[in-house]
Amino acid sequence: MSLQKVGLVGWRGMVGSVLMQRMQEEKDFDLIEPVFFTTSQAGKAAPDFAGKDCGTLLSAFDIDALKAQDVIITCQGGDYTKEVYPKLREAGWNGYWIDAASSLRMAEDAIIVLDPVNNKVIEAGIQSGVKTYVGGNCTVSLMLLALGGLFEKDLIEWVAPQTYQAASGAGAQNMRELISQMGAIHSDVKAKLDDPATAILDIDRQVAEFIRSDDYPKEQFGAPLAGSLIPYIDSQLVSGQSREEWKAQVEANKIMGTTEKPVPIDGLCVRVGAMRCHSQAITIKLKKDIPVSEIEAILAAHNDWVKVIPNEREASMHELTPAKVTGTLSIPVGRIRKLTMGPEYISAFTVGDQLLWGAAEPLRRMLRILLNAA
Ligand SMILES: NC(=O)C1=CN([C@@H]2O[C@H](COP(=O)(O)OP(=O)(O)OC[C@H]3O[C@@H](n4cnc5c(N)ncnc54)[C@H](OP(=O)(O)O)[C@@H]3O)[C@@H](O)[C@H]2O)C=CC1
Ligand SMILES: N[C@@H](CC(=O)OP(=O)(O)O)C(=O)O
Repeated sequence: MSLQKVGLVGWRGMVGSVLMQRMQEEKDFDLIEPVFFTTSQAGKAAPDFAGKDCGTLLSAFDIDALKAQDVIITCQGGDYTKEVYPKLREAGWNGYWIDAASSLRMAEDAIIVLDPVNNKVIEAGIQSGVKTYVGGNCTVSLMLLALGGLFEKDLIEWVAPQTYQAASGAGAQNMRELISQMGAIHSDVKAKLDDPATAILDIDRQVAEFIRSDDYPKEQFGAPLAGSLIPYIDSQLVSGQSREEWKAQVEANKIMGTTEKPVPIDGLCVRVGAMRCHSQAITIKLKKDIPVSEIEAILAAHNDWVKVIPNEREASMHELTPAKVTGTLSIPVGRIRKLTMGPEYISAFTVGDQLLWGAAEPLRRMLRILLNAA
């Protein structure tokens, strides 16, 4: 079997652009015949990511054109997947579908891909003929990369992650709006800020009034983010969880292959004013009392991207932040210490780029796994 024709859908969106960049960096285009699709610009020239002429853009709704692909990677979104995927399968297409959207994640015949954690599940899936591979939710993938060592050794009784999620998770327009919010606050209060004699509480009052006013731009988020936060992500479920919170346990256990005896994973998901790095403050109940040094060694040994940051002020302030991690594949995990609740209770804090390991990178690596297996 040779896998050459790879259809790319959603390549110019935010996740897709990060995927293209990574594919260029890793020279993935040398190994494939890329075919670029679009939902809006069919007939225009295809992009030159591959360093070779890729002809024109094909319609991403053209089932016959899609059927000609050995692999399709889509970062176009859930609505596109819901519309096109069933038609393509019904039309008899038996190629590999690699998807960033959440729609197919919990489908029985789909595997959620995060190969540093579930390479065995993926390899077994390929052997048994699974053709649908979906990237996990960003917070889930980033948490599993950070805590992979403890999960792998079955040392975790339960996990409560409290997230600090970046604007990028809500989309490109939301990132723009966050910056606009920051700029608007500054512009509104600049005169007072520039005058060292202004009392800080006067500045604070004006900022608060502006954030609550109709002049503060919040069309995308629907509530203030810069100068505030939003303690709810995604839709409301009857369980009281937000959909983002629900994903943690179901997706993580599906990834790890532990759905029959799932590890409880639940906490609150919060949007904060970071650009594209999600952070998580995690409480872990271990199955037994293990020294912190041993926990650190187990975490550090799990994969090539996790980096244990010593639980020290300077290191935490500089190494364990969105500012440091953004645009990189690094997964720092720190603030590891025993909590006062008892020796089995530990804290951890982790940060990861939600567009790289949180979205594009697991898909790119899945393509490589398929190419290697072919
Ligand atoms: N944002 C995130 O953090 C994550 C997103 N995902 C999934 O990926 C999907 C895509 O997300 P995201 O990349 O943020 O979506 P974007 O809105 O950035 O891109 C989606 C599509 O919008 C179309 N588009 C229209 N105008 C523009 C423009 N000016 N610039 C770029 N694209 C444009 C493109 O399709 P076309 O070329 O066909 O017109 C593009 O593929 C999500 O729906 C979600 O399912 C998954 C994990 C994380
Ligand atoms: N919901 C995530 C981003 C995302 O796209 O998640 P999912 O791939 O599970 O739909 C966030 O807002 O940060």
